[in-house]
Amino acid sequence: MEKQPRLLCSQLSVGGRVCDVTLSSSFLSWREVVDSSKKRTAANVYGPLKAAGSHCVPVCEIIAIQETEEDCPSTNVGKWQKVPQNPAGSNQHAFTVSYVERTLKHRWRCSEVTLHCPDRKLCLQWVQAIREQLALLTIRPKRLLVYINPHGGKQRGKRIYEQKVAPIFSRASITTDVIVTERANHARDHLKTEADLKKYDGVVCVGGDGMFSEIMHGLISRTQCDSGVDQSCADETLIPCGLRIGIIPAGSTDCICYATVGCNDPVTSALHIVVGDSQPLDVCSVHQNNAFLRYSVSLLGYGFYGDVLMDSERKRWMGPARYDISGVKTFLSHRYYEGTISFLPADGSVGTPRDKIQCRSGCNICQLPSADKAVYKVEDKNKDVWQVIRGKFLAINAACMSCACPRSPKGLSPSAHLADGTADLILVRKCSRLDFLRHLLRHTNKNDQFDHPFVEVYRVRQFRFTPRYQETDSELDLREAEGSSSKHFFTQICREHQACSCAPTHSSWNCDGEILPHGAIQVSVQGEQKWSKNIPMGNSSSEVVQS
Ligand SMILES: Nc1ncnc2c1ncn2[C@@H]1O[C@H](COP(=O)(O)OP(=O)(O)OP(=O)(O)O)[C@@H](O)[C@H]1O
Ligand SMILES: CCCCCCCCCCCCC/C=C/[C@@H](O)[C@H](CO)NC(=O)CCCCC
Ligand SMILES: [Ca+2]
Repeated sequence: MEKQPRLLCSQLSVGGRVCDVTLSSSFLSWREVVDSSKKRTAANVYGPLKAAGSHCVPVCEIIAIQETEEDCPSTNVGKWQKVPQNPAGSNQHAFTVSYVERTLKHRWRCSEVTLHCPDRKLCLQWVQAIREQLALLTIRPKRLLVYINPHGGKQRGKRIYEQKVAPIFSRASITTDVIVTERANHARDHLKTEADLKKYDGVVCVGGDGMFSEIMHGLISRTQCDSGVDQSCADETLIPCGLRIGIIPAGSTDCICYATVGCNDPVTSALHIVVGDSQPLDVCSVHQNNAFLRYSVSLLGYGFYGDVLMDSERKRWMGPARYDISGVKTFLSHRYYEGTISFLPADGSVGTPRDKIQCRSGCNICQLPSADKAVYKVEDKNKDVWQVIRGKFLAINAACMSCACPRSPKGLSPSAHLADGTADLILVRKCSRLDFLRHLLRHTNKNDQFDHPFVEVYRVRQFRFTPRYQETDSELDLREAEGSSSKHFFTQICREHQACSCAPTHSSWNCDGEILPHGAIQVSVQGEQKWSKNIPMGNSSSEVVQS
């Protein structure tokens, strides 16, 4: 720890023990004063007493400070009265500091420490000094617009917010305007046309990935509309949004929260929001010919994940279990899809989907200047060369981030980066049910899900997919030229007689958990630099923050 100039240093009492308490611009620390004349006991002979009595909290993780008034029963009136607590026998005044405590599995909790002072003047001096340091943390939000989806996940959004999140925001003196949505797209439409965004430092989404997607679409569309940018043009440079999005997980998969924070815990997310943590995310724009369809930040999946979603939407009443039922049903149906994928590979400097590097807050690859990442260097021979793959696939998935979630703790693409300007394109070719099951099960354990001969994975900047039934005549002719003449004859018949029994099977795209019925799409990963301000709050990895 770097030595910081002390702003304040006093002997105060903590839990009845006298401590040296120090405030610097970076840390608040307290250490029990050990009486060196005290006889050494078996417990402290190797020094554990001093270590055990020593605490250090980064100022940036202090949630709030307040003067403490403690209640105790008055003997004469039988009522509770406010009197200062005096555990050490001499001090009359106290203040309480609430701060972030890291627990297991990336979870954060709000802890408190009460420090007793010998006089009120000193107590006020401490409160003032800590408040002054907190006031310097300008990245912290003060006013938030909160949208709650009462029907997401297990329908607990409202309760989660009221019981777990609102008390933390209130302790941190964050003011909120709360809207409980009344219909799908309520939040999106409100953000797009009505909300007075100048009033807020951020938007909070209480719900799942679908709700996040609504809010993201609302904010992006509003920003482009205000700036006169045409979203339907695939090559248009998008204007960054000025507001961050915080996610309080209350959905069924909560993949965007899990993949950014490391867990789907509402208290952890609320604390990340309070301290002003942020993480840029890649956003994919999805178009069909020059028509804008949607944005995606997690999964774009055709075939297996599209079919799971389509089936599961009919079972919404089941809550999160719908995905398990539809997952098994879709797996058993074992449908495959034919089509053509073309993609622009990313530059090697952003790593590869199989390099086993995990993206974390402060990730080196995501912090590369945009000129060095995902963009080809002039001397690169493959500059802007589209690669084309045709075939029969069980699943075509593009993951802009790992897509880690409780069902798959390392995710669909464990080494995908949050903000590198690329997506990992995973092609699962037609294979036996047993092989596909082996592949799927590897999402739930430590084995490499890409280590199968029928799975290919590429890191890409852009891709296009055309299902075979939507291929143009010239594309089909090209394909047929590659195949046999009898096949050509057969295809001709099918194209002319749509009702025949060998009509091609269609899937839909699963776009962050929303159905996209269009088969043929063009996808571009918008470089993170365009979205550096459109960032979810509550999503840095605690491991990195600690280091
Ligand atoms: N008041 C509402 N009534 C009905 N639907 C709503 C309402 N508010 C939002 N929605 C829609 O509910 C859909 C699902 O919500 P959400 O993402 O919160 O939960 P989920 O689907 O259970 O979780 P996940 O997306 O993580 O799998 C979203 O597409 C959103 O547009
Ligand atoms: C037969 C046993 C198979 C076991 C295989 C488990 C594999 C799990 C991989 C999970 C990948 C999740 C990707 C995230 C997608 C989200 O954007 C989306 C919206 O929330 N969720 C789903 O589509 C929900 C997708 C749920 C799929 C089951
Ligand atoms: Ca990415």
